[in-house]
Amino acid sequence: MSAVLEARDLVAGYGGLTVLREVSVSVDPSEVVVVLGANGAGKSTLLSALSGQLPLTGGQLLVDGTPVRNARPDVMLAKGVSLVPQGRGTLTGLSVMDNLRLGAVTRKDKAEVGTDIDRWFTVFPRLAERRDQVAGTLSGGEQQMLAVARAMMSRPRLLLCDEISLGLAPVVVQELFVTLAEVNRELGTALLLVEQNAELALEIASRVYLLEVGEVGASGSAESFRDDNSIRAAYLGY
Ligand SMILES: Nc1ncnc2c1ncn2[C@@H]1O[C@H](COP(=O)(O)OP(=O)(O)OP(=O)(O)O)[C@@H](O)[C@H]1O
Repeated sequence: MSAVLEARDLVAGYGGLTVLREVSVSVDPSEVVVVLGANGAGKSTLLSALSGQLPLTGGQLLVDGTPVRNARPDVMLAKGVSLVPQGRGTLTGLSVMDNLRLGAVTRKDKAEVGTDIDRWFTVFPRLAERRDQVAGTLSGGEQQMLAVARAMMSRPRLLLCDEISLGLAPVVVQELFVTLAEVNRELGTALLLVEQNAELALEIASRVYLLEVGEVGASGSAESFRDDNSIRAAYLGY
């Protein structure tokens, strides 16, 4: 079985600054993987590179075992890799409905777009009540729900989530993680989570990569990371 997405020896950065140094990670179909790392380790940069937002200066991306040429965001989206970027990926000037419709823009099965919008309104009733409201006036939690639903409207096989709990109340974070676990279980969507709330992420993840200054310092099962005293002290705070 090929990974939905595999990164081999990725090198990427900004101008003259190399952030990712030969990073290799993979996510299997329906797998939940979490990337941990200190501030500035390169976690967001990794998700940008995996979603085609940041050009690679070395290495390769493979989808279903096949190398991706020209990994631009639209290409990666069409291949089933969708990003929920840090800081809420919504178009703030557009309504909730229009954000969701635009999330489906790459899909060929347009007939089912309405059904999917209804599904996400069932998952997030607060969005249904605000369907005509401009996204920029939603609360932080509502915007994050919209960002997840919008990214899911492309029916991705892999959802990349960059710090979706940032700035949200614990109860909203809990709700979002329950939803992500359901999405994974019921739709089979694989998840790659970059998350400050490591404890919650480890609850739903089966595997972990630890990024250290742009390199994979360690990897293993979520269980082994939870049982590791130094990891617990550094990332789980107990
Ligand atoms: N657009 C950019 N231009 C230049 N340098 C950048 C840019 N974005 C990030 N960096 C730098 O790249 C390095 C990695 O940043 P990145 O945001 O990927 O880390 P992170 O692990 O996600 O950190 P955090 O947990 O603090 O969000 C940092 O040193 C950062 O200053």
